[in-house]
Amino acid sequence: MKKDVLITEVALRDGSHAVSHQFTINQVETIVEHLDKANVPYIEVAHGDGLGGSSLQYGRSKVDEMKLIEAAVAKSHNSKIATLLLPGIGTKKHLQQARELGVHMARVATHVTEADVSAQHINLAKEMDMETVGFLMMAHMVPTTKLVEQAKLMESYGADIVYVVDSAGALLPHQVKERIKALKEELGVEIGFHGHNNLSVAMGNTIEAIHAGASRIDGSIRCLGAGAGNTQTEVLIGVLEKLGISTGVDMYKIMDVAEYQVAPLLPKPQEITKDSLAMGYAGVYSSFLLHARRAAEKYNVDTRDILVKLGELKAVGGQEDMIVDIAQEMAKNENPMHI
Ligand SMILES: C[C@H](O)CC(=O)C(=O)O
Ligand SMILES: [Mn+2]
Repeated sequence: MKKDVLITEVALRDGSHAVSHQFTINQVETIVEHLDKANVPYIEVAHGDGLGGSSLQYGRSKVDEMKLIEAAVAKSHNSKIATLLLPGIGTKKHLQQARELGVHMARVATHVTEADVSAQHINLAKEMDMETVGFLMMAHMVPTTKLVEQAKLMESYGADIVYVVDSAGALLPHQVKERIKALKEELGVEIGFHGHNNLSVAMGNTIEAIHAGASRIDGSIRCLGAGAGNTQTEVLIGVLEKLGISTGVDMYKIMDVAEYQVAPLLPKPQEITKDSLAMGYAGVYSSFLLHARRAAEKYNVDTRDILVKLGELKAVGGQEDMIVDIAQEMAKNENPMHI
């Protein structure tokens, strides 16, 4: 069947943030089994911060991600398993291990101005004959010319696909359109889009991205992703069908996975709360949400104040320790006796 757009389901990686990295083997097996039956082309599995992310800094995984990957590979027959790696967090060894377990696609993620650090991992993934994605995070933070420059670097290292990643859910539809259009004009590889729904425009952004030429799209089923989650996969499948854009995904089956396998495991329904809205508004990395909430609770300050400050300071992934520093500082200023 001809597919106009290839979907990557990211709940078992991006959604790891939303469940504090507590996925179990059983959950992964069940979800992959059903996504596979629904014909989802790619399913991403890893710690929320990618391979090697399980740590004090990012949050410890309940189950070693390699075990989760192994379980996912065993249950997938139609779907291909993808994984994510941030150079500096994940190592070449992690990538080799994932490949040996049967991972088909490597997504190498960097901050939008740091594409140069992806060269070695993209090279390695290509050497291991993996389908390889360059994943440019926090794409709202730079003008389109800079994004194009960085995407070209990833293309030059051998990436088969380059993604515009709206990590903060801060981009608006016209901004997505401009970015994807420019990449499509300037690059020779496929272009992808990964959205977050913090401002309730992930679906609109995704449709703009597709109309501007993106052929690879990420979604998270039942919005199981960081912040307010990603473009909701099962809804996206319905919307694309109505637009006459084929994905090959079975709509009833994907709706059922959302309802019967994913919804029951959510700690609470994924929705746009005042905190996730503040993230989209202030342009803050969605993965920071639970870290900021914990710090706010500990130091008795408003999560939104922490998030807005992080936005002002232009904090990026890897600077999770700043969250506690900011909360501490705010608590001290509000109550000088607080230590
Ligand atoms: C490590 C991040 O969670 C990657 C991602 O999904 C994003 O930047 O968005
Ligand atoms: Mn994400």
